[in-house]
Amino acid sequence: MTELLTAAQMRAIEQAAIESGKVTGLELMERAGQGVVEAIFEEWPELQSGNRKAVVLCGPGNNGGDGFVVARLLNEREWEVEVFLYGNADKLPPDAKANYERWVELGEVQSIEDFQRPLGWTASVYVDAMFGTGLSRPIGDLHNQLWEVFDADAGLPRLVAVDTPSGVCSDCGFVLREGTKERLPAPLPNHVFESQLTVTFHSPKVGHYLSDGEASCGKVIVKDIGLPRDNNMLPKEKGVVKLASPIIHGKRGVNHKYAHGHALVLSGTHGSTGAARLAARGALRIGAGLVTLGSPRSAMLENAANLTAVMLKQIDGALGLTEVLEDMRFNAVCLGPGLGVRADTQALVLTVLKANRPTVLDADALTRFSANPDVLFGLLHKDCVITPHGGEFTKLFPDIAEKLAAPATTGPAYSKVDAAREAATRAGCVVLFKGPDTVIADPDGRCSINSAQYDRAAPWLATAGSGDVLAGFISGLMARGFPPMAAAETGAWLHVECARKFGPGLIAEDLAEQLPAVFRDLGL
Ligand SMILES: NC(=O)C1=CN([C@@H]2O[C@H](COP(=O)(O)OP(=O)(O)OC[C@H]3O[C@@H](n4cnc5c(N)ncnc54)[C@H](O)[C@@H]3O)[C@@H](O)[C@H]2O)[C@@H](O)CC1
Ligand SMILES: Nc1ncnc2c1ncn2[C@@H]1O[C@H](COP(=O)(O)OP(=O)(O)O)[C@@H](O)[C@H]1O
Ligand SMILES: [K+]
Repeated sequence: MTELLTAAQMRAIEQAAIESGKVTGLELMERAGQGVVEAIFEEWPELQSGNRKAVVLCGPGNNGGDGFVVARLLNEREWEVEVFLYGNADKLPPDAKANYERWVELGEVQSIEDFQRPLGWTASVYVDAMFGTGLSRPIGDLHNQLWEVFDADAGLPRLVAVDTPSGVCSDCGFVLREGTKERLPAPLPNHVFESQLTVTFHSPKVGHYLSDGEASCGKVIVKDIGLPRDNNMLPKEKGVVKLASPIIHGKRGVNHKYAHGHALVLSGTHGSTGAARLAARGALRIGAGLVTLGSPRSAMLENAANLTAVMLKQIDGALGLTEVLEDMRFNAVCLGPGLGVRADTQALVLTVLKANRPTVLDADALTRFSANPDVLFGLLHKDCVITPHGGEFTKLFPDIAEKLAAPATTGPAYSKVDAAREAATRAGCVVLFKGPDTVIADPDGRCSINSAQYDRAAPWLATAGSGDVLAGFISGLMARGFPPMAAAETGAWLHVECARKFGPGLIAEDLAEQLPAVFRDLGL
């Protein structure tokens, strides 16, 4: 499982390694520079021959230090290298200064102000080593200058970011900016300052996978620089964020259908039943032994006409639900998709939560509590998963959403990970905060990102009803006995795999139908 680090965690690992005497900062910087050069030639083997010219932009900290190493190593390969420095060489930190001094024996260092838009790209590769994990404030004018130079209109050059694209906060993935009311997306229209490759060290950083990280990074390559993989060195207050991966096994052991659980999905009223059926089919395909759709009387006919393997049971209101839940074989409940936001939705949610069953709440089951989220938080328990998209999240956690939407002016800035973690603590259950960068947080501190980005991009998931299927996946896994966090991570991961398996043209109905092929690929 891939661990994603914050700037503070990375610094702690680096410092502990240096203090242990096993490695020096200078050695780490040399390996970082070597890693960048290796990655460049691995990514673009054609650069082994042809135009051997590079431009390296160095900043005032150790990210700049990595840049001087890159310049020297390319020079050793007989490349012509132009180096530009942002800031004052006398103020460079010691390791960066040492590498600056090694470079000035080989070549010139010009001021960044002299780095202008070339007439056509004269170099084969441009290296952005201005700011990395130490970015603490917006880079303002410099950003504007670079955006002009690396304007998409000029055709994109091979631009390689060292550790992070400069200006992007490595914890939250947003570009730090001053004076804007909202966080702006990184690439403003017609002002694309977009790396093609980002080479980071030891582990990817959280910001590479959040918000605009993907748009700015292009592709992330991780290079080992010999740091120990010992998490005891990490600050203890927050756990490490991971990239979600599936924790799934086939149907093993006892083969009776009840051994794999019985999920109950509640349907909306007449005319609003499709969402719950999508969820129910998802729960069945993901392996729940049985799935029953609980339908109000008004929708029985409509549901019956559209169901086969999923069973149907009439459930009218909270009273009807209480009776049904006396059957303890219903070991996971999903409600929200298409349920409506009337008062009886609130009564159904409260009934389910009081029954203390593994429960997934989505869509209307969340929206219904916009005016009184504390009532919901008072009843949610550790066997629940809530799955808000951005709008639902804002309604339930308005203060947290406001912090996330506020301008990211100082680094490290408040991130979607921070928001999901805060929400999970408040709700007292697993929160799955949707998006291409879905963040899943457990109140016990565990947190993961299910990334539908880079080589897992799944833009076709942005289609009506796909969230309903996800709620069904998670409840089906909970019926199979998966704990809430594992069910949420695995469900979200499989959801993206299904979308990728189907590809363009995907609609919500297709998602669950890809599960057999995805399971086969996993060897289940
Ligand atoms: N942490 C590690 O283990 C390693 C770090 N290395 C490199 O070191 C980088 C981190 O170095 P630093 O902590 O020195 O930080 P950076 O080099 O990212 O930049 C921070 C420097 O810029 C200043 N600064 C921050 N925002 C600014 C702004 N908007 N305008 C002007 N100045 C600003 C800071 O005061 C500081 O001097 C990493 O990204 C990586 O590239 C590598 O050398 C290898 C190992
Ligand atoms: N651009 C995207 N790339 C990948 N996944 C996405 C994208 N947009 C949305 N999704 C995913 O699609 C699902 C949409 O859910 P939701 O917003 O609840 O839709 P609905 O209510 O129509 O079912 C979520 O799992 C979300 O993470
Ligand atoms: K950089």
